Amino acid sequence: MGLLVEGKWQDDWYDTKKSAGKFQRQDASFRSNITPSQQANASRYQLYVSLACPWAHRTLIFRQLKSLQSLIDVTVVSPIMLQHGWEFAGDDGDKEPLYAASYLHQLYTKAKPDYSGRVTVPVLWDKTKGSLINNESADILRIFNNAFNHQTGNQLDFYPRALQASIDKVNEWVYHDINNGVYKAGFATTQTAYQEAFTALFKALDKAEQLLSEQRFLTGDYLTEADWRLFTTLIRFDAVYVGHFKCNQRRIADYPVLSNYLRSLYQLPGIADTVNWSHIKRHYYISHPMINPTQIVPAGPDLDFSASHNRGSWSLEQVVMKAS
Ligand SMILES: N[C@@H](CCC(=O)N[C@@H](CS)C(=O)NCC(=O)O)C(=O)O
Repeated sequence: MGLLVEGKWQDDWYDTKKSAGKFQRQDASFRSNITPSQQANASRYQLYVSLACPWAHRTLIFRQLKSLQSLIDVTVVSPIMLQHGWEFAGDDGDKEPLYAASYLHQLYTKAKPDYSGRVTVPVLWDKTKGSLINNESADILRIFNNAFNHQTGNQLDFYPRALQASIDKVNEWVYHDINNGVYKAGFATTQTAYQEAFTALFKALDKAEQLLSEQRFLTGDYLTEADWRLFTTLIRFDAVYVGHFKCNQRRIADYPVLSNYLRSLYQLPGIADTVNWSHIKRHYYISHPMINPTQIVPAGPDLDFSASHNRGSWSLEQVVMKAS
């Protein structure tokens, strides 16, 4: 794991010394937008993901939900991320198709030769300009949600105007306490920092359990981006975060409502195909030797997300608002 400093790669683990052992996530740096009014051609973009990464996973799910599979090509990095950061080819990662790059950091310096910062997935790349459009999954979801509707005819709206205020509100606590919360617990280097993240995480999971016992989705009757943002953390939780990140007060399997909800989302068409257990487990257990020095990947637990659930039967068209 490392980062770029003025365009030069340095192999450095996260520095938690200045923050009392707390893991502090850096903001993404490439934040350009693509809007419906640009009538952009989706085929011009390439999406780089790790199948292990919950943030990248959101974008793959939106590519699926928004019928962009045949328009936006995906390149999958190798699951194992060590001294060179994310790599292409090897350990069943794809070859980098545009520039035959070996490492993701080479794309960052191609886009910005003096870039300083972390080299993260997902990356949305403009093949025509040879530039990095956006490396913030939250933005890429919004781009996929509406920028290419004219090409796909897919009008499903996961961030509808009427629900934006409640989606933003849910995203706020889900992001800080759950999505990033598991990382704050797992990457903490003091007991106090770990305990703080752990307490907030399970309080937020209890809140989600309660909320979803009263309504079908996080913001009510409609399925929105807020649900998908929670999904990618929940799906990894029992296999990885409970053990590797020490988030072990309860498993998702111990939350009846959250487990049924998770299965109901997993079973929607195309979603199971976006979940790759081999990449997920190998990435975390092998890529963080300071947490798991033996790099042994646990064989369990047995999980079956295709088992039946009690959240009712509905199709996407019935529970997702349409863009007007
Ligand atoms: N804010 C970013 C975070 C992405 C992120 O942190 N991705 C992780 C993988 S799960 C990564 O690439 N980490 C490499 C690093 O921090 O050096 C987003 O949501 O897109």
